[in-house]
Amino acid sequence: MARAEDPRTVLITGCSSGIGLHLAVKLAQDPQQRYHVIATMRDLGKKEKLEAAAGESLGRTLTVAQMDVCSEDSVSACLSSIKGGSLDVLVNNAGLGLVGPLESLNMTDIKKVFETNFFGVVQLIKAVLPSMKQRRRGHIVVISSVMGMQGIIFNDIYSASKFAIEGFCESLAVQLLQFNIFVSLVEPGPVNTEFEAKLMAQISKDNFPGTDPDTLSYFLNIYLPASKEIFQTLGQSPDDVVQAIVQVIGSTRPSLRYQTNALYTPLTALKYADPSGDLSVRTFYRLLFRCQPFFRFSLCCLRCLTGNCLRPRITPM
Ligand SMILES: NC(=O)C1=CN([C@@H]2O[C@H](COP(=O)(O)OP(=O)(O)OC[C@H]3O[C@@H](n4cnc5c(N)ncnc54)[C@H](OP(=O)(O)O)[C@@H]3O)[C@@H](O)[C@H]2O)C=CC1
Ligand SMILES: CC1=C(/C=C/C(C)=C/C=C/C(C)=C/C=O)C(C)(C)CCC1
Repeated sequence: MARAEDPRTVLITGCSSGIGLHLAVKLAQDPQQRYHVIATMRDLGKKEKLEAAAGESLGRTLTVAQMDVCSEDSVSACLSSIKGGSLDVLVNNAGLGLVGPLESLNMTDIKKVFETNFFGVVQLIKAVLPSMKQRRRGHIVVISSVMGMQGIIFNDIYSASKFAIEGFCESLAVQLLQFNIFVSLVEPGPVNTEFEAKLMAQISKDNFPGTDPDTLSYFLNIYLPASKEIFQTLGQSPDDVVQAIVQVIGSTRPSLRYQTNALYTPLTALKYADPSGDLSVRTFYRLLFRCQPFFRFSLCCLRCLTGNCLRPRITPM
């Protein structure tokens, strides 16, 4: 039987870089030592960065373990190696993006996004539920995205994978409350991690088969520069997001949804203002296809307002 003062065991997926890595270190270095962190990654060959950042917490409040969320064997081997077999908090962070005109994407890459961002999360939650239910305690945190609430042009598949996990969690949350298990979705906007560089690497290899010239030109000449600009001006650092997640984990009555970037709230608010969907679809259409000079001007203003004209961009860790 766990005592209230015992450190809570937190398992985090995808800790080789970005949000997962920063979160694992932050929790493991908690001044009140409230957490024991099991920081997992699919390729232990990448563990040096995490171990270096963990410093003295390594082996004390932080343990590194292998877990590929897409492999049932890997998930069950990792979970059965946990001392006492029980988790207090599960953070589903591992994920990947996919961007580009739909016609140019191949089904293997499309399925990989769902395998990771949706089925990977479902598999892990399914595996930890019996023990959490038996102990009548637990907190399941999922790193979703603003794109789990609002679709964004050329992110059709990624956004769909996050919508899927949002629907799954929203349904599950109700049933789990009677077991004192909370479900929380964290919804960041752009974050300066390796996520964007991985997307750019994927695009640079692509020759966009089957895409019409208008769409391709729009994607390459308007969307990509705008997206880059948005990451630079509105992008949060992983530490900003981690600060929000630490509060979510520390909460005694966690909510279902948390947006980490207030600048993105208007984006998701459009759909609530008009349930028909016309307001959001038409506003985006006008902004992106009918008012391009205004759109470019807004990005430019944003850059200056946020002081990014001079500031170098954050280097992902
Ligand atoms: N960065 C952003 O702008 C935003 C990110 N998010 C979400 O945040 C989460 C973390 O992303 P972020 O830190 O930014 O990006 P990173 O690319 O830095 O980190 C992603 C992590 O997921 C891991 N991963 C991918 N596939 C698997 C798998 N099958 N099993 C285990 N681990 C896997 C990666 O491991 P490996 O190194 O082996 O590839 C890596 O550790 C994702 O769910 C993402 O969708 C949400 C909103 C915005
Ligand atoms: C705000 C906005 C845009 C871009 C948003 C981007 C690029 C968001 C990225 C979010 C990420 C990376 C979430 C990860 O989960 C557009 C469509 C260019 C124009 C309309 C307003």
